[in-house]
Amino acid sequence: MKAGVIGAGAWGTALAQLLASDGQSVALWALEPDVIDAINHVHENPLYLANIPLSPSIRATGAMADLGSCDLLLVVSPAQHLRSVVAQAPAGVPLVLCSKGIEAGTSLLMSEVAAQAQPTSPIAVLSGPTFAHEVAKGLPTAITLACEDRALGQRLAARIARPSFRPYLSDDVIGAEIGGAVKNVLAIACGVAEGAGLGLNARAALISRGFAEMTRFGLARGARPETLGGLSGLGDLVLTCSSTNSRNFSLGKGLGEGASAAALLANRRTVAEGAFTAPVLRDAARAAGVEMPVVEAVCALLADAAPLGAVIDALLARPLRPE
Ligand SMILES: NC(=O)C1=CN([C@@H]2O[C@H](COP(=O)(O)OP(=O)(O)OC[C@H]3O[C@@H](n4cnc5c(N)ncnc54)[C@H](O)[C@@H]3O)[C@@H](O)[C@H]2O)C=CC1
Ligand SMILES: O=C(CO)COP(=O)(O)O
Repeated sequence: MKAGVIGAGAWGTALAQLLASDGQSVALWALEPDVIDAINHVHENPLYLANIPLSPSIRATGAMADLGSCDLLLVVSPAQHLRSVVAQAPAGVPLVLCSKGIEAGTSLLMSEVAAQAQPTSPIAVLSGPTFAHEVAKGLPTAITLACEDRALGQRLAARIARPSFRPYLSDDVIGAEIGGAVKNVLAIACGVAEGAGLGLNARAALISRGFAEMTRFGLARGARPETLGGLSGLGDLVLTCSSTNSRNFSLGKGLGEGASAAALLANRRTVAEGAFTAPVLRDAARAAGVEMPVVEAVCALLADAAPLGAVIDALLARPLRPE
């Protein structure tokens, strides 16, 4: 059977390459005609995953109908476009959601959006510490595969696992999604600390206090603590908060160096999901009575609503409290 991947950005292309690494056919739906052309004729995706030779068994297409013969579909569009692409996908085929974010306007997680857009399709979530370039090069990677249907989860894990790519099964779909969505916002905060020269102590503080925020929010939404402390939560938080390979960290670094959010976000081709998730997450947390001061600080900077120094001072001046 053939696997399908919806979305040919960096992560969708890397996942197509992973699935094709044993020679199986992969259908890859892409939005841009020049991406389709480059993948099919030059076996490269210079727009989103430059300098990675792609397997000739990946066939790119702009027609969703070409995914009709696939027995699983990996959905890898940006979170804010997931609803529209899933609505166009063939119905009834298991959907493995790989996007990280919360939908603006509805505050829904990706599994909730997909369930509305394709009510007959079984759903799983694939999320963890996975820079696309490293997976595309076959470097060792572990990831959470969350699915409420244990038997389906096991079948999907067997389809997706490769010698250097290890899915760990979970049935906590919400927990896996919350980790991936929240860590992107926290990575912006760590980038700010880097750009503003606040030091490594500040980064470690942001990672651990940010993880406390992720845990408070996750538990309020029904996530399990062990999921938040696993690959899709703490694992991805540590990866994304440590490297300019992260688009979210890089965005934060620019903010920390004094650039305006508007200037940094203008004309971006690649997606920094944390910028879209942050205000939705802040509003959802406020509505649930969950305190997320680091997320609030990131929102203030993204809205260009307060000077950097004032945002940092406000975080440091919060009342002392038990850990
Ligand atoms: N890049 C990475 O290392 C990883 C990314 N992810 C997640 O995967 C998702 C996709 O990210 P990337 O592949 O990195 O994207 P990217 O930033 O490399 O590329 C942007 C993508 O957005 C698509 N796009 C733009 N406008 C669109 C529209 N109107 N409708 C549908 N698609 C549209 C483009 O076709 C392209 O596929 C995100 O949620 C991201 O958080 C998850 C794990 C790793
Ligand atoms: O999610 C990622 C790694 O797990 C990629 O992070 P960025 O989107 O910040 O580049």
